[in-house]
Amino acid sequence: MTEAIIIDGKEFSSNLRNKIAEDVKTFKKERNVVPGLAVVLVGEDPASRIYVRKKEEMTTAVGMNSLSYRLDANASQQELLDLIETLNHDPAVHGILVQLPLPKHIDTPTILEAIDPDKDVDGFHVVNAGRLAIGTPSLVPCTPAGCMMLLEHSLGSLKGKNALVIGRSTIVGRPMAQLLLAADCTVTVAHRHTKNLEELCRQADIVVAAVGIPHFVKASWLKPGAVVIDVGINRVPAEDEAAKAAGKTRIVGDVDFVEAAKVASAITPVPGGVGPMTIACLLNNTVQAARNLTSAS
Ligand SMILES: Nc1nc2c(c(=O)[nH]1)N[C@@H](CN(C=O)c1ccc(C(=O)N[C@@H](CCC(=O)O)C(=O)O)cc1)CN2
Ligand SMILES: [Mg+2]
Repeated sequence: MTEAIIIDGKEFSSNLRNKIAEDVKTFKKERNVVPGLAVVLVGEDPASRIYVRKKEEMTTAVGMNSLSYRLDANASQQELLDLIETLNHDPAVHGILVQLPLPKHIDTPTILEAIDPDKDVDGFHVVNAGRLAIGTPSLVPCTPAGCMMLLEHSLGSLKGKNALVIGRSTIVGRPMAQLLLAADCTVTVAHRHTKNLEELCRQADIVVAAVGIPHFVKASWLKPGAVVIDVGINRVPAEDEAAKAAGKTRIVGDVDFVEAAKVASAITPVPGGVGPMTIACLLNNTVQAARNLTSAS
């Protein structure tokens, strides 16, 4: 039995960031403008703090300006809306990112809709979701955009492939399905009420798992030779007994990776697969937004 190719998202994203750094240099030379990304964090969620710090470091590393905004966990929705309004009108800001999840007292859709769609580098605004749905994408959500790059790298053309997306979130599942459709796949979206999931999985040439349940997708569900993209980032107790007793955790995906790698032709690991692509695609979107915003002037 041949083992699957492990799709190295760390290496791919590092190469992409090098290319973005070149794009930023060219952009600066041509337009005399430095792209700026504003990153907003509300509260102290430990994982969010890490992601936000990485985003800021990588923004600077590719030669763009990073603008950091931290609001207290008790900040009001209006304070956040006021900040977004200021950033929407700031010509030095080409991309605005509000880290999710937000504290419960803040209505996430209201916040996302307040961001200028042309600066919405997360691609979550309804205008950008609509553009993607009608096949004229502008700023595309970062995680699905990264998944597409990894898939195209593995398979070349995706035309005519049967693709199964497990999960229908607005951040991953839905935009992922739209991107696969745009790439001429036959797309099925499964969710918690789907009855014949295993059967659907066995027909899929491409499986994208974004359910948030550790090791949910089993090797026995996969069609031999399928390409498996694991979007899950699930924190579970460490394997080592001493580490577990000390309360240590590790990250696993939504796919039973070890067994699935014996059936798939290519598979993303967790960590080191899709995750690193998210931030690289955010930087890519920021350069894109800066290009769009400065092209008319
Ligand atoms: N406004 C947004 N909020 C959130 C997004 C998003 O795209 N926009 N996505 C996630 C979190 N996220 C970025 O924000 C993100 C998640 C994971 C990774 C990553 O590199 N993961 C590593 C493992 C990291 C670890 O050890 O914890 C990997 O998979 O290798 C990057 C970014 C929710 N919020
Ligand atoms: Mg909320």
